[in-house]
Amino acid sequence: MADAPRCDHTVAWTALRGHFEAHGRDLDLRTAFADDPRRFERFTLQAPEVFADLSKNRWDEVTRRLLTELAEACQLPQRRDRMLAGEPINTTEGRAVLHTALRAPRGAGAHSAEVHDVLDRMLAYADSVRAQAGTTYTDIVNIGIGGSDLGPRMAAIALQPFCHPGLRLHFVSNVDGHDITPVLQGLKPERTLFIIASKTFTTQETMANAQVAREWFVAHGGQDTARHFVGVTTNLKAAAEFGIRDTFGFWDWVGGRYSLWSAIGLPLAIAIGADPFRAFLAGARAMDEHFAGAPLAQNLPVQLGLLDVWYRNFHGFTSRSVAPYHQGLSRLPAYLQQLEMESNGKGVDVDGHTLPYGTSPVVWGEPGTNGQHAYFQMLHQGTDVVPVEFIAVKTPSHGHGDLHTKLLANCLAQSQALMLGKTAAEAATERAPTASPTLDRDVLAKHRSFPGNRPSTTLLLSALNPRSFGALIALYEHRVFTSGAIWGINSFDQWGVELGKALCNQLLPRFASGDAAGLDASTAGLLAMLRAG
Ligand SMILES: O=P(O)(O)OC[C@H]1O[C@](O)(CO)[C@@H](O)[C@@H]1O
Repeated sequence: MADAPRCDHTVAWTALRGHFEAHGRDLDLRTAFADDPRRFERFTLQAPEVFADLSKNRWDEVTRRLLTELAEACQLPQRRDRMLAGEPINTTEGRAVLHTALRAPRGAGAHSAEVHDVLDRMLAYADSVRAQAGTTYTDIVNIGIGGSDLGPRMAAIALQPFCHPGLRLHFVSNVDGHDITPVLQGLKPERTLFIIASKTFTTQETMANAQVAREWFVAHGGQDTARHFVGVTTNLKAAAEFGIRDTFGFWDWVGGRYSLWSAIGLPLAIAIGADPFRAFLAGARAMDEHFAGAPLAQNLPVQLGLLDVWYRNFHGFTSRSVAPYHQGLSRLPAYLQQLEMESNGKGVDVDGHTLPYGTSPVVWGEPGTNGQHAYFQMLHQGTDVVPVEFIAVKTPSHGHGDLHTKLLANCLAQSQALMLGKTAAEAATERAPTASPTLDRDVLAKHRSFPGNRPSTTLLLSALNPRSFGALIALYEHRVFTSGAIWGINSFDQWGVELGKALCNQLLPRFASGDAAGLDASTAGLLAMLRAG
């Protein structure tokens, strides 16, 4: 935005730098809680469907105030309003960014007629497929990649208790034949529906897998291709040329990684049905209204985005770990990797100036408690500080209350342990029966101590259902918008994926010809090895 200052040129940024040096770098969470019995109340926020405990983060009231001033100085509210108004803020692609229009009620906002026309048709189709479960259809195969895969795949796992029990859902994304082969092996053509999902309908991986699926269908006696293949795309012409009769469209103002709410959600709609899909959209809409209307200081996506800036640009933390304590959210970290890193993994601002500060952190994680038995060692005792985001769900959708209590206790224990740590003196008082008898007691205590003061956020949902899940995902979208707006970048293009695609297209014919002319020695050497008989 031409008249918005760059974040590091603002008074608030300078004040944050000073505050970080004076009080931020060394802020100790244990002391902060001891000094302020109301810290929990002060640093918790309730947004639609999502409660957030931000109190175990390495910030204080001054940090929060200065970050909020930074947001004002960087014109976050104006930038947000421009997005919501449909201005073409994705300048490098000349597009508006209007995924929020996909969850607006009928009659509200831009594009309502076309959005609700496709939504109604898609949901009617989804319900008709559900009505034919077990007769015409037993298996639904979504073929897509990136935003045309990660969202519906994640959502189908998250909302599994709401899914039709008579329909099996499969997702094929990788151009690696090891992905599609085992999926096809278990299928009958006359009982299978293939959804070819691609915003562009040109993506190499998806087109190649769609081709394989169609060949398999015909080779195995499939009769009615039109009934067994549907398309979801903005490129209706290409879908028709592929031979698809029924296509659900969407629009160039829906970014791939923001498209779960569009017809890209078709596999989810088939799985959960029309009314739950509408509840999913309504949950996201509630979060949109919160983002659009809540004051910045009480605005959860804004505060999370600002914390990301605080950690990335002042503390210098380069990654964030997401730990959902709900098996249904097992694919959330993978989904967030695209949402956050494809959106904010940029090195220039909207005007093309190289940025002198860091942008997207690395986002990674696994569901708790599995992560605890893998990489949590590093989170507790490693040399890098990694802020952790715990997501807990109060009420499970299974009947094993005892398991759920154990899960929740683990979740709370981990954020507690990260914060509290354990001194070497405390560790020295413990018995360590497995240690070598010759090992010095103080040395052992050092191995068994924890630095603590490691920050975390805990997000709490009452239950994981279509509405709360919609709100949670929309929360992440707006958080990414917030940090991207502060950094002054275009969060809605993805030029960084193009070079590899172009080079792949150049390399492909060389696998047949063996021509290595002009290649670097490493690529030429590897090509020769891969071609050798
Ligand atoms: O839906 P499409 O057009 O097949 O694209 C798939 C994915 O490829 C990308 O363009 C680049 O990886 C993503 O942004 C997108 O979600």
